[in-house]
Amino acid sequence: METRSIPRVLSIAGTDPTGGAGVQADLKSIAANGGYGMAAVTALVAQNTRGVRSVHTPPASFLSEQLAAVSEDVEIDAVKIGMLGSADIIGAVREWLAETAPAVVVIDPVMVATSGDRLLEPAAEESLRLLLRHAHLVTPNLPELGVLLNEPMAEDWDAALAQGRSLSRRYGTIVLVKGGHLPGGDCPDALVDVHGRLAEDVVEFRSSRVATANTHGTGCSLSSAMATVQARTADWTESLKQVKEWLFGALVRADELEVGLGNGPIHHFHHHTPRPPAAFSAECWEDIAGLREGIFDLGFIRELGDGSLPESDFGYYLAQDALYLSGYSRALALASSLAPTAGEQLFWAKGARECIEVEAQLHREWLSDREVSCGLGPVTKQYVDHLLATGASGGYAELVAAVIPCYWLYAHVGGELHGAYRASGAAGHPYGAWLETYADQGFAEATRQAVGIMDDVAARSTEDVRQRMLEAFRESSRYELRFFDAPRLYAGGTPA
Ligand SMILES: Nc1ncnc2c1ncn2[C@@H]1O[C@H](COP(=O)(O)OP(=O)(O)OP(=O)(O)O)[C@@H](O)[C@H]1O
Ligand SMILES: Cc1ncc(CO)c(N)n1
Repeated sequence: METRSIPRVLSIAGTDPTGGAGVQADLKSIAANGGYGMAAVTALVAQNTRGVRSVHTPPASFLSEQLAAVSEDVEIDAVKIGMLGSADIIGAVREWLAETAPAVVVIDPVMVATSGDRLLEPAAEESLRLLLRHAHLVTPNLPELGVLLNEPMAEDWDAALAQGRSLSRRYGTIVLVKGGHLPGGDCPDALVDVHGRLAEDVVEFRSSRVATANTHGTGCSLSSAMATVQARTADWTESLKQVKEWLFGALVRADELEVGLGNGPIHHFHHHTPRPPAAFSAECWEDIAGLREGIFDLGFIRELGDGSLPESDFGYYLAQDALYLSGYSRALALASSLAPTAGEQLFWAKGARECIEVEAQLHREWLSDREVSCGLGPVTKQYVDHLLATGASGGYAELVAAVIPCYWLYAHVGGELHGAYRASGAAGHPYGAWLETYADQGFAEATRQAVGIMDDVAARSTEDVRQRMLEAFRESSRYELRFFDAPRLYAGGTPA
């Protein structure tokens, strides 16, 4: 397939006067992904972020005139097809597709809006199925996938992938199965093709689920972005990888737009507008949503919270924490030595000093009368090695991002455990005194400052460096989880 650096992409879809879905979203999405956007309107929809009021459909012959006007003049590199509404309109699109045979055809089989309103006449469902034969990629959400197959909606990801295979087999197309409608901390998406055009039958990409109500038009935006990037790369897997990253950013920053009273639009041009001060930390925090859930699912955290944690596990954790703090103090001292301003230099130096004080206090108050092995455990060693290596090879920005999860996740987990402990009445809890220490206001304030420094550093860094910061942050967060899980694996003295 020929590729083109600025693809000319035609959207055939309905309208949304609030600009979040339909043709308006498609044009933004195409431009945001580097294409030249065009649009032929299938239906005029009186809708906003709260729902659809009415639909006006011009005669199908008029859509044919719009399509002919474009294709008789402009070379079209990719087509995205969205809301069609009726069988007549579908017929007009089918005829035009058969005649023009565009190189990239993505069909988003729109049936129901995010608000729940119908956007396709039930009588037109069969015509829509027939249209799928003209598509290279179909992007149904889970309810639409079920309807297209005449089956109930898939209730989990495996069932959704199985339906994706069926649809791919039945209509000869590649299917993008979207997990946006599933419960859980992840938003998985997968390209599914049973005809061998991908490296594997199922190519999956996961992102964490962004905590936002502003998801109006994600499906429209995703499909038009896929059409655009595919015309540039001729590689569906690469396209989904790029598009998913862009879409994640658009969701993370959707709340900045403040459009509408209902489910607002996503921020298509997030990468072209200055980041607000806390945007980077918000992105990091969203990125580790799954890890955060994973921490609260750990036996260690549940048992520490309800008091059923074996004493030997608690002792192992404390002893490793003391060893960790000694290494962490060195990482903070390194941050201090690399810091570009006196304020940041002082902040990290103070943190480095406090770690050593807390370590001494752990030994004095908690470890002096406990029988615990004091060898450096494997997770403790790897975590500290990761911090020091990041500082040595990556530089200040990455080191700052790497040291933040220790502050932030500890304050977060501690706050949750402490809150639950207080709420339970707390009498006779074996680790009550320990949980009380979590409520330290000074530590919460230091965490806010540390996160603020990370945001400042991110704001003055290039996108490349920010990406490496995010990776360092993610890696440290993984170690935080493994640190809490280490007593289960190693407290019995099992070698690494
Ligand atoms: N909260 C979220 N966080 C991260 N990704 C999301 C979120 N919601 C949806 N997505 C992603 O957005 C894309 C669209 O997914 P979804 O399954 O919601 O489609 P849709 O129902 O067609 O969208 P629409 O809201 O336009 O009707 C998918 O890539 C999905 O993974
Ligand atoms: C025009 C149009 N197409 C698609 C959707 C689905 O979000 C919508 N709400 N409006």
